[in-house]
Amino acid sequence: MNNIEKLNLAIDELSGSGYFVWDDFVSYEEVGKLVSIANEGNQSGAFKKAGIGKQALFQLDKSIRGDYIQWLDRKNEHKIIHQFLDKVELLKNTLNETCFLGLKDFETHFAIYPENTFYKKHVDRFQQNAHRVISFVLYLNENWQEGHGGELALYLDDKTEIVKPLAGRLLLFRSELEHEVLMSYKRRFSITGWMLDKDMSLTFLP
Ligand SMILES: O=C(O)CCC(=O)C(=O)O
Ligand SMILES: [Fe+2]
Repeated sequence: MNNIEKLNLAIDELSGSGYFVWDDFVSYEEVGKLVSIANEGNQSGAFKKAGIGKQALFQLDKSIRGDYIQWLDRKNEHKIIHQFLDKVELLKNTLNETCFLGLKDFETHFAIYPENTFYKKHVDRFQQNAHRVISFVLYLNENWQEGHGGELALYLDDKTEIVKPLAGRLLLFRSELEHEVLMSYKRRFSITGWMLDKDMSLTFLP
C-alpha cells in the first residue's frame, strides 16, 4: 500500500471505527535516532514527571500515570524532530482537507514510562482540555516483545482493541475515546501528541 492509499484508509478508519494503526510511519533507523535523543534528554534533565489536568487543575499522581515527558516543538535542535513535526503537520492538513475536522495546530511530547508504570483509563479530550480532536502516538520500542507490557488498550463501543507499542508504529485515535496504557514491565518510549481545533497559544480559552 502506498502512502496515499494509507492516508485514505486512515481517514476512513478514523471516521468509522475511530482509530487507525499505521505501521512503519517512521523507519527503524529513525526510531533509533529518536530513542537516542530521548535518552540524552532524559539524562540531561529535560524530562519532567507528567501530570494530569491543565494550569490551576494540574496535579501529579503516580497512581494515575507514571511517565516522564519532554515537549517537542520547532525550537528543538534536532533535524529529525523537525522532520517528524513536518510529517505530522502534513497528516493534519490532509485530515483537514478530507474530514473537515477543523484542525488548527498540534502539540506533542516524548514520553518515557519507566519499568512498572502505566497510565490508567482516561480520555484525552475533556472539559479542561476541550481542543484535542485526534490523539496520536508514535511507538519507539525497538525490541518490544510479548510480556514486556505497555500495550495501549482502546475501549471501543463493541470491543477493546489492544495495540502493541511496536517501533515505528503510529496509532491515531479520536481523543474522546477511552484508553489506557497497560503496565509496562520494561522502559517504554513514545512520542504522544494531539491535533487541536484551536491554535495552541489560544487553548487556554474556552
Ligand atoms: O502512550 C500511549 O500509548 C498513550 C499515551 C496516552 O494516552 C496519553 O499520554 O494521553
Ligand atoms: Fe491519553
